[in-house]
Amino acid sequence: MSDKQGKSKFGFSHALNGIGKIIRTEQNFRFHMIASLFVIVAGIILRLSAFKWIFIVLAIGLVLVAEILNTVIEKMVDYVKPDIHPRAKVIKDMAAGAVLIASIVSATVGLLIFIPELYRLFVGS
Ligand SMILES: Nc1ncnc2c1ncn2[C@@H]1O[C@H](COP(=O)(O)OP(=O)(O)OP(=O)(O)O)[C@@H](O)[C@H]1O
Repeated sequence: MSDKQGKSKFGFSHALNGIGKIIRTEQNFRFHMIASLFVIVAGIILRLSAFKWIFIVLAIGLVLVAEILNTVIEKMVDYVKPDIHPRAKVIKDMAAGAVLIASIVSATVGLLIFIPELYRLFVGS
């Protein structure tokens, strides 16, 4: 009972602890965060419309969530099966595949939004 109360009361801080731990320990996640920051700054400079921001925010969220879930799966596999095993490899490869797809989708969204914006800026509409 006290566990449940603790969870509902401090669930948010547990989540922030988890995100903090991932930022400190996962280089890939830090890379995605920095890339996201560049995209946000570029979007502000280019004064993207609210409609385009929706896609940018969703694309950034997709990659960050995929990266977190990939890390969680890696950690779980290492915890349950610390030794080398073909099944561990398949599970980790699948999780990495999810990040790859999320990254490709996100990069495509970014290109579809930023290429016309840059064209408009340098070449004119
Ligand atoms: N226990 C294991 N058994 C077999 N193959 C593994 C095992 N652990 C990792 N691998 C292989 O090595 C690859 C990399 O796994 P690893 O856990 O090092 O993740 P990573 O991609 O380096 O991510 P990170 O840099 O976040 O640790 C996996 O995709 C898998 O092919």
